[in-house]
Amino acid sequence: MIEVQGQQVEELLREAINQMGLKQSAQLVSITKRVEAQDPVLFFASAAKLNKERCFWMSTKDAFSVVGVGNVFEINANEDRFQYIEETWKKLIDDVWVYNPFKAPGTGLVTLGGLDFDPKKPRTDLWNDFPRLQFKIPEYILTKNNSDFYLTINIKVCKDDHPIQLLKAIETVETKLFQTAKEQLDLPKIIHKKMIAPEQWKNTVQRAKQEIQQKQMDKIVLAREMRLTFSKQVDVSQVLSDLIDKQSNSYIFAFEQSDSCFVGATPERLVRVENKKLLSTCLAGTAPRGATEEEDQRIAAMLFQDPKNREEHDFVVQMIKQGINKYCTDVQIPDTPVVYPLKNLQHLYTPVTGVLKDGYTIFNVIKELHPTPALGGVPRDLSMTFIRNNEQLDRGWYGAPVGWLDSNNYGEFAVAIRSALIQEDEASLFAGCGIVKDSDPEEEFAETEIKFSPMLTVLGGQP
Ligand SMILES: C=C(O[C@H]1C=CC=C(C(=O)O)[C@@H]1O)C(=O)O
Repeated sequence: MIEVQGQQVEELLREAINQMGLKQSAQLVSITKRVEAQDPVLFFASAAKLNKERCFWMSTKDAFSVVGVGNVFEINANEDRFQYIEETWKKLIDDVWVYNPFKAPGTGLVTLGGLDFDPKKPRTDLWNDFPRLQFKIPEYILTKNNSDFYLTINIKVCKDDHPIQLLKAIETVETKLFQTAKEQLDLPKIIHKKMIAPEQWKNTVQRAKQEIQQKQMDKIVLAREMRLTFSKQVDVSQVLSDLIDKQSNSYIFAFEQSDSCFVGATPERLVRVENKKLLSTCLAGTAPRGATEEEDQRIAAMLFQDPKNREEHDFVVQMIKQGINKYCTDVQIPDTPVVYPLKNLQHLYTPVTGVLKDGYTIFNVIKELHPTPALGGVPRDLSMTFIRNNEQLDRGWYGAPVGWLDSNNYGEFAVAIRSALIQEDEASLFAGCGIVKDSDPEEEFAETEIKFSPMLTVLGGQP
């Protein structure tokens, strides 16, 4: 095991500074060391005291998490967003001075971020704190990979910096980040709830059905927002902790920007890359969970056989298959889905695997797949136009890819559903569902109600 002690960090900093030579601009230095086991949520909670923006990612199935604190570099883009992030990231990897003998997923140079669902939709004030695309390289990153824990320190150094002083500043922050106890806070109470009138939303569903018939479309996904006001400020780390307890089979994420934090527990992986190995997921088609095991199994069997849900699911499978085939070899997709149980609902689920062809990256795949028909529709352009013009909602980052990637060719992105934008003592929750020609507006409304519940319950509401 390679241990990096304070003295060695100092030496590494000295080496990085020496290697700068006469370089006038600052040099980004990234140093990774193994650390003692630390609860990722506790690390996130401790970082609140530092007045630095935080981000959080956990894959509950994989015992994997990445928590970022502070922001040493950020990539923001509006136009040509995928090309821009890809080029900037590549350049950054070439420029950074890295010490990371572990090369474990999510260590070393790591960036975390997300983007708008629809860059063409005019923004409202709701998402003011969030750029249309933003990826950050945090100053401090805690990575948990099974039972291994790492801390990566990313710091900009100048040729006149002194390693001892830099080390002192780092150690002061580290002491604050590695705390042992978090105070338990009471949940705030919901004092006000606002949302689009149910009839108005159901009318939009009806219009979507007409559009599907008139334009010979297959599917349009429509969402709605629930705005909550609380008796006091919401503690995001408490929300994360509750989501981890309650939502298995999910990606728990949080992206903090100024006074806003976009948080969620999504079951929907968009793409994971481990070197050349690629995994994606088709997730669409929904039913509630049963109260007893018997009822649960009956509902699961109905979901599996239901033609409407199977069709909704198959649109996603066909599109992902087509998209992945462009960038991968050895693509494998089972012929039939399985039922994927979550706490409040169950979905139809089909896994996809492949091997990334040379010359392509995770960004090519994200650009190709987003939005899948699980969030947009079929055909993509027509459904996006309908959503843009008819959905009375600013989706912002909801329904779009959020995730992380590192310079060792690991990365994972999920679709940001089952999510909420928390803004001090207020929050907007989002939930949507796929509308097809046989959809019943009443049932679709009920489905969105259930899809609110993962976030609503951890925010003190009743499902
Ligand atoms: C749009 C959402 O879910 C999507 C993902 C899985 C199943 C879905 C469905 O059955 O409609 C949706 O396409 C949401 O939760 O807000």
